[in-house]
Amino acid sequence: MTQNALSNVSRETIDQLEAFVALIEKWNSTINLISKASLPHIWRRHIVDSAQLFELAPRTGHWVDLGSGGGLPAIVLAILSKGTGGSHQFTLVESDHRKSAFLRTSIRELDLQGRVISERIEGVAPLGADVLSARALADLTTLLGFCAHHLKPEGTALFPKGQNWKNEHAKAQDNWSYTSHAIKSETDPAAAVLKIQDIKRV
Ligand SMILES: C[S@@+](CC[C@H](N)C(=O)[O-])C[C@H]1O[C@@H](n2cnc3c(N)ncnc32)[C@H](O)[C@@H]1O
Repeated sequence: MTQNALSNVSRETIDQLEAFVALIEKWNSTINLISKASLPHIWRRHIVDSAQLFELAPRTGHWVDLGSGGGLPAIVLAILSKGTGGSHQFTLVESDHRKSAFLRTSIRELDLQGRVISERIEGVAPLGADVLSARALADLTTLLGFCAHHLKPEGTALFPKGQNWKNEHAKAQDNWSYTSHAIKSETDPAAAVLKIQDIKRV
């Protein structure tokens, strides 16, 4: 990759991302944050893949990331927001308590803005998100149900999706109407980031 989502970020932001990668590598020996097979490719497969969401979102507002796992994309986005003077408030929802401990440690050690809710998404009171993201969590139909509960009516959802995204999009039409843009992924030519707004149940 010559140009990518990290091409124009500052040295300080790269330092923070490197510190986050070091935390993932350290914790991954005891908790499965990312697959061992993907560790050697962590920058492209996980960090750039997460970072590409940042430019697609407004510069301010409440950003909710569901099923945050090892902090992808949420911790990467909080680092970029801090580095670019963005003013987001991040909420990370992750039901696994060990992963939540990792997320809280990352927020503290990297001096980021963000809170972690260690509960199942379905049991959390509506969060009123301006931006909602979720990576590798569920199919699009399920994610749109989460949006109905946690995203403001005028909010924006950002979902990185694999090569099956067109099928998920077609199936979701059975239950939902929405406007969507598919932005080609920087890290996988068959994948896309779906930017979704105006979500209504049909
Ligand atoms: C496949 S992992 C993806 C993690 C991360 N977003 C990534 O891209 O690497 C899905 C994560 O969502 C969490 N999760 C799954 N269902 C959930 C639910 N209903 N409520 C909260 N967290 C959930 C799991 O514990 C897991 O950490």
